[in-house]
Amino acid sequence: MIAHVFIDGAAGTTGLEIRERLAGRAEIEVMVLDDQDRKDPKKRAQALNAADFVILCLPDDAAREAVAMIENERTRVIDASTAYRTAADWTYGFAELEPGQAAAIAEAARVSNPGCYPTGFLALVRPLIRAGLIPHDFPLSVNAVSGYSGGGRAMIAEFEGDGPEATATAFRPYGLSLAHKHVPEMQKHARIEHPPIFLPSVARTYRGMIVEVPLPLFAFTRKPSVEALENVLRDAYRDSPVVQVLPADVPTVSIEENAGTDRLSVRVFGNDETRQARLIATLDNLGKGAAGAAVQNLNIMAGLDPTAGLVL
Ligand SMILES: NC(=O)C1=CN([C@@H]2O[C@H](COP(=O)(O)OP(=O)(O)OC[C@H]3O[C@@H](n4cnc5c(N)ncnc54)[C@H](OP(=O)(O)O)[C@@H]3O)[C@@H](O)[C@H]2O)C=CC1
Ligand SMILES: CC(=O)N[C@@H](CCC(=O)OP(=O)(O)O)C(=O)O
Repeated sequence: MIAHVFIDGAAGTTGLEIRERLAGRAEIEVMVLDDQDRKDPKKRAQALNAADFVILCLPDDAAREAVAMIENERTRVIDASTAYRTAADWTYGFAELEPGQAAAIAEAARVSNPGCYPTGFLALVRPLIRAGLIPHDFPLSVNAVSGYSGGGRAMIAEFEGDGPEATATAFRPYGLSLAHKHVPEMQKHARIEHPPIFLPSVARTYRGMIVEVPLPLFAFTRKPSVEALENVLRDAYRDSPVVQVLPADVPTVSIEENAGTDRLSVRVFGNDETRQARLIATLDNLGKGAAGAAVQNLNIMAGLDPTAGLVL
């Protein structure tokens, strides 16, 4: 059976990446609206209700509007925006996050695709919290740097254009009011008591990201070793073709490591004498951070090979 998939927002940064991954797949027929119709509410409503699956690659408000336009029970939704990532009646589309999460995604009618930063953060900490190595009430922090495509078309224009919006910066921290939209999502799905302190930044590179969590293990009740942390993460991702735990035997880690792929790599650096650890994830904000995860979720929901079309 062929799955009919409508991509709403197909001309945007994430939409284009999803189209690339779905191109040439015999089991999927992709529907997109052409340039003159893509913002026409009637045409969108028609397509949204004709599809078996819709993937929303839109700003939050337009995503909410699209969901409200769906009037039938059959159309299933994957939303790439922030709109529903903490909504109780949506399934969180991070297949590797919990045992049973992929099975929940397979059955779900509404799936919210994780944010790019939460993907790195949750991959690093959730198995350790579940295993009790990081206490639920520990005040975590997360440092991260993203390529500028993470800010969509507007930020790409800022870094690549020469108009009044253009910037010449190589690197800049942001989210300085400590109220970034990803924080509630991180807290909810990590299942922790306090919002993490989130320190995002953007660098002059198109795609890719590094997400880090520093851990003062000496301050934890169980004072786990660095090896114990790595073992828990290895066990959590043992069967995953997408998330890999790599040995921490490299002197440095680059933002380009997984750029252009749908992989997510995790490493546990640390010092057992000082009982300090530094968890580092690398991924592509447009790969596992957006389009790769959306395609993985679509595969799972449609009962197809979960990794079909992914760049691994
Ligand atoms: N970029 C990234 O790394 C990631 C992005 N996301 C999320 O994915 C979603 C899309 O982001 P991204 O692709 O970066 O953004 P872009 O700005 O690149 O693309 C958004 C697209 O949606 C279109 N659009 C806006 N309003 C409407 C509307 N009312 N009806 C139909 N189309 C509309 C825009 O058209 P126009 O430009 O003409 O207004 C544009 O083509 C966002 O919610 C973002 O948060 C998630 C993870 C990572
Ligand atoms: C560099 C940059 O600006 N990044 C975006 C996040 C991109 C992303 O993945 O988040 P959403 O899916 O929630 O949009 C930001 O910090 O808002």
